[in-house]
Amino acid sequence: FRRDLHSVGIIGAPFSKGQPRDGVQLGPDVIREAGLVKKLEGQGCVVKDYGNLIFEEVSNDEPIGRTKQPRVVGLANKKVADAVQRVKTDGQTCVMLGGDHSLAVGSIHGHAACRPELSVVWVDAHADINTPLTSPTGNIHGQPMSYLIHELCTKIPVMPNFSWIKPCIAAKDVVYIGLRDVDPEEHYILKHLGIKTFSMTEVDGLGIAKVMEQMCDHIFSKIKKPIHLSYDIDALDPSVAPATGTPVIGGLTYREGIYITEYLCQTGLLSAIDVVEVNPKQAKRKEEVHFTANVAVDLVLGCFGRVREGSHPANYKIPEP
Ligand SMILES: O=C(O)[C@H]1NCCC[C@H]1CCC[B-](O)(O)O
Ligand SMILES: [Mn+2]
Ligand SMILES: [Mn+2]
Ligand SMILES: [Mn+2]
Repeated sequence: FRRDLHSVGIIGAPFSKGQPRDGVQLGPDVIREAGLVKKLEGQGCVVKDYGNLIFEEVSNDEPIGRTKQPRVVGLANKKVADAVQRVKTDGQTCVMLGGDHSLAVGSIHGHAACRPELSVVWVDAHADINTPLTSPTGNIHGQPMSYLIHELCTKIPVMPNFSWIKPCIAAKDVVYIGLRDVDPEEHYILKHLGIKTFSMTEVDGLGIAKVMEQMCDHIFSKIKKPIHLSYDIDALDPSVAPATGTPVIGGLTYREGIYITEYLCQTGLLSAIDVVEVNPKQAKRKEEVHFTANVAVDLVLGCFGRVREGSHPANYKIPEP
């Protein structure tokens, strides 16, 4: 039983303006209510919960072209970037609880500021790699990767409150798992940049174990870099994570979702994790909210050493009469 002491810093990011559905700002607190901190401590982690970031409103945040809420999203991500950087500077593995997936801009940017050589594992039904000019909806939660990848920087227009963002990830260091709803423009970008993807077709064809092996071969092809895991809860099948804003059938099973976290944990390279898009208001019943929140907690526990075979304290002895 490896009781390698994980030191965890939790940041709550109650933010929803990267997309139109109310409720995702409640994600951090419903995940906490499902017992995240206690359960992490129960498996030997040292946890510091930095609480929820406070995001100020921005009035008259009119769309720029089709891009919606640019100013408040840019401002929020600067806060997230600073907070993640602080947690990494404190030497902890960072867990950012969303909130919508636009928050990955700040999370990855802040992480890269401390760890310039990062690999990004994006677990999601969606690629979230539209540029502001390709996005069909203008919702920034469908665009975060476009602001971060070096090879796309010439395709990004100047936007207010986005000038602080410097591309910090190379396309070769990105890998996707769970794709099943990708815009044509995104598909072109993925192919054009040669980004490694494991869509649900590959998950079905290879099985999750082979996907994880091949994924690691790809991102560790040269040197072993710290991993940023950005986990959109909608990567999981809606039967497993119903309380989310853009559900797509045919998703990852609970077992596959957990296997991904167990596998990445044992690499010892997990450096920051996002868990985003839990939206309690998108559930039909209260039970669905608790179910989704509990699954989100289990994903984080898997990232920090929980394994399904169980575990025991190193010094355990069977009691004698
Ligand atoms: O760019 C978009 O708005 C759309 N593109 C195709 C998938 C659905 C949606 C983006 C969903 C963002 B996500 O992954 O954070 O839920
Ligand atoms: Mn997403
Ligand atoms: Mn998604
Ligand atoms: Mn979403």
